[in-house]
Amino acid sequence: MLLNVPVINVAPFHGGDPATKRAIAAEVGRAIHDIGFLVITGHGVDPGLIAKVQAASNAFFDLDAAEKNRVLRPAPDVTRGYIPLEAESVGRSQGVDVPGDLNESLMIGPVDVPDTAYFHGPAAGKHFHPNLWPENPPELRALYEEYFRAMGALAEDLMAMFALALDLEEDFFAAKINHHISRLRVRNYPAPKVPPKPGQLRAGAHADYGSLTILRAEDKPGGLQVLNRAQEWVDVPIAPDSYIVNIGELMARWTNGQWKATLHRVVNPPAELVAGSRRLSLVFFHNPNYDAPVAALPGTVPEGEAPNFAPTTSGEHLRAQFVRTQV
Ligand SMILES: O=C(O)CCC(=O)C(=O)O
Ligand SMILES: [Fe+2]
Repeated sequence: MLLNVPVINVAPFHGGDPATKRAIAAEVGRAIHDIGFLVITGHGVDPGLIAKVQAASNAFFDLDAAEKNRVLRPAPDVTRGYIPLEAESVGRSQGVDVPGDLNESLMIGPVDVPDTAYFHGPAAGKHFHPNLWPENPPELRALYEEYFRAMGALAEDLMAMFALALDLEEDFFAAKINHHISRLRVRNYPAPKVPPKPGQLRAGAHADYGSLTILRAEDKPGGLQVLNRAQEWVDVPIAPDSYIVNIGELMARWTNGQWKATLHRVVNPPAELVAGSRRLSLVFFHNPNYDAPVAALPGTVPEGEAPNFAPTTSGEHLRAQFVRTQV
């Protein structure tokens, strides 16, 4: 049983022969099964693009509050726009009353959305709500759009690895994620100016909601921790040019609970390291097509037993989660 988050080079999966692909998928599956998290290298995302997205994001968060508030999130169930410091508390999803998280964020949803009924009719709900773009910095929009596409492509690879790890056909998920309702949320954790309130964290303990999360984090004091199966909080390693990958509650439900969505949190920097502790995270939450059925996958329900969860859809599952974390 893995008690720490492993680092896995997934480069050989690309164009690999079936045995190579299965071997990598098995390693990925083991990490997800044991601890719900892994760190991947060899992901194929252009490091130059990542650096530009980070720079544009820092420029946005450096703007005055008044300017950032021009793209304020319009409503709790519209996952677009700017969310100020302490305006949300992800720890509340666990039913505990904790103060607002010490991060501010900017969030977008799908890009390149066709002008058809599937995307804009009543069944689509708010999953394809238009994005809210800040005027500054001017390059942010094109960079975020390109990055969103890159994350969608990487998520396809990861879902193919998941499929093989679950003994399904490699393309099992392909037609269920080709209109994914994912979100890119860029979080800025400022260097704290005052001590945190009792129980207040950079991000409270929570599990993610969706199929998988792809996180580009920075190696700064006050980072990400994961609760392992021994109930210990362990730091997630940051390898050069890597992504942190984890699953959310939708994938746990899809696997009938065989895979678990692990609790994680972002802790405060120690007082003596506050000066260099500003931290930026690019967080991509992947969710399948809103109409993708989410019922126990083949092979996940033991003979003679009933599934652990009622069937749902990706869209309904996500909608039900959004309003739980508002302060
Ligand atoms: O910033 C991080 O390291 C993690 C953020 C996170 O867990 C989330 O946005 O769900
Ligand atoms: Fe998270």
